[in-house]
Amino acid sequence: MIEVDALDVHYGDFQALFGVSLSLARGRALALAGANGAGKTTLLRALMGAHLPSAGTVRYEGADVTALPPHDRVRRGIAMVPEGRRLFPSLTAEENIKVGAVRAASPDWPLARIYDFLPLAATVRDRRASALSGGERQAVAIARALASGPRLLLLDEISLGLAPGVVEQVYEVVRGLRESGATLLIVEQDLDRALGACDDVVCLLEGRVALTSETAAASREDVVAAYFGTEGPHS
Ligand SMILES: Nc1ncnc2c1ncn2[C@@H]1O[C@H](COP(=O)(O)OP(=O)(O)OP(=O)(O)O)[C@@H](O)[C@H]1O
Repeated sequence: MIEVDALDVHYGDFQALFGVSLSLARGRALALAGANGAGKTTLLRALMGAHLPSAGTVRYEGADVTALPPHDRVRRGIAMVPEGRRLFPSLTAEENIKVGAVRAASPDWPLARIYDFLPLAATVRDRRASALSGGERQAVAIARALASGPRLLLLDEISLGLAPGVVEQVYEVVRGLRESGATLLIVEQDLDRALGACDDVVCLLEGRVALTSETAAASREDVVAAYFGTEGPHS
């Protein structure tokens, strides 16, 4: 579904990603792990077209989308739930969700289906985003991404700052998304969560891929070693 080959990304003179390659097949979930500053958000932004790479290619459903602007990627079925949720604070939850539908790739997620799937978003639909709790914001941010009818969802730091019970609810939603056939790329600091919820794991270390594996084939020690850049038991 998505194939990233030898991606370099710079911020001015600073290089954030070095030759990053990964691939993700349709219907699978990939956990993108790595310490603060490893380049996870930068990679998602490059996949979304929010920051263009200086070298390398991104292929999506067989087409080269490396230079496409974000709205064209949304139309092709890629959506992102950004870290920090990034809702419009003065709009209601429902108005925020409708923003996601403006350039929808498919009519697969009408409001009624979204509210069925995310009852929490339905409960707060008429409240301003500025008045929502962290968990409610996360639900609305996921709802907004779904409104664009995505086939590939990029989820950044999905459990950051949420209470444990709310994290559990968010992962219920992730399981539901998987059952709906979506392909997922999830940035998650909590390794156990990431490994438990995903088929594949890629670990970034200082802008480089330090580990690529199916989660079933990677030991927790291997992933921790790649995460911190220490010697793993099999290296
Ligand atoms: N707009 C920017 N301008 C300059 N450097 C940036 C910018 N955004 C990120 N960086 C740098 O790029 C590197 C990768 O950052 P990125 O946010 O992608 O990491 P991350 O793995 O998502 O970390 P975190 O978990 O802290 O979000 C870091 O060294 C960061 O300081």
